[in-house]
Amino acid sequence: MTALVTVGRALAAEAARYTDLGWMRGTSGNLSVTLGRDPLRLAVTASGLDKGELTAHDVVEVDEAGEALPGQRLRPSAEAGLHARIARVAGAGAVVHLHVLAPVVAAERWPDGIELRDLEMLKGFGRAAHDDLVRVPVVPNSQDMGVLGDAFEAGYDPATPALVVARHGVYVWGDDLLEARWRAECLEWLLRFKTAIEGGR
Ligand SMILES: CSCCC(=O)C(=O)COP(=O)(O)O
Ligand SMILES: [Zn+2]
Repeated sequence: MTALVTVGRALAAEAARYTDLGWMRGTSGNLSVTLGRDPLRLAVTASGLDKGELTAHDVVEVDEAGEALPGQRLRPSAEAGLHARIARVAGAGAVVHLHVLAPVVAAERWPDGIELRDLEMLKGFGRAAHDDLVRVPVVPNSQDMGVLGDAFEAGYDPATPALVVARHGVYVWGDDLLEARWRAECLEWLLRFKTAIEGGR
């Protein structure tokens, strides 16, 4: 079994888990793992497939622009370019993109960024519970991964491992798929709490 297929198996297992949570409905969402940094190479889920039914082979190796390396039968995620940008800028080992509702709802209420403070769950998001203020950036949606990547980089804070794309979904990253998942789960809780307590004001 090739290294890419081994990573593909891990991506498929994660995607099935997120699907069970209702965070990868239909063909939504995509996942990546960084394979190498010089040059940058990522394994990313293939585009347009039911993410709850991926196999170990539904994975594509892409370059620093999110373009597929030659000789592969599947198309990479349409959002592979943003995964690659996040992997490069943030040094992420894994990036998960989820169509989970809480971040999208929060972005409607706080389109300039979502502020969180004084919550124990911040520790699970890679921050300290006593951090003065955690601001999760929000950027407008675009079909152009270059535009999204520029918006991400313009508001990038190395301490905050997430980006909300308005009316679309959320990107969360970490050293590996497990850390990215823990952060995504805790961020979803934080944003549900925030919207429930402050969303109507
Ligand atoms: C209903 S999914 C629309 C496209 C999208 O936002 C997404 O996350 C999935 O795209 P992919 O190319 O990775 O299948
Ligand atoms: Zn998406």
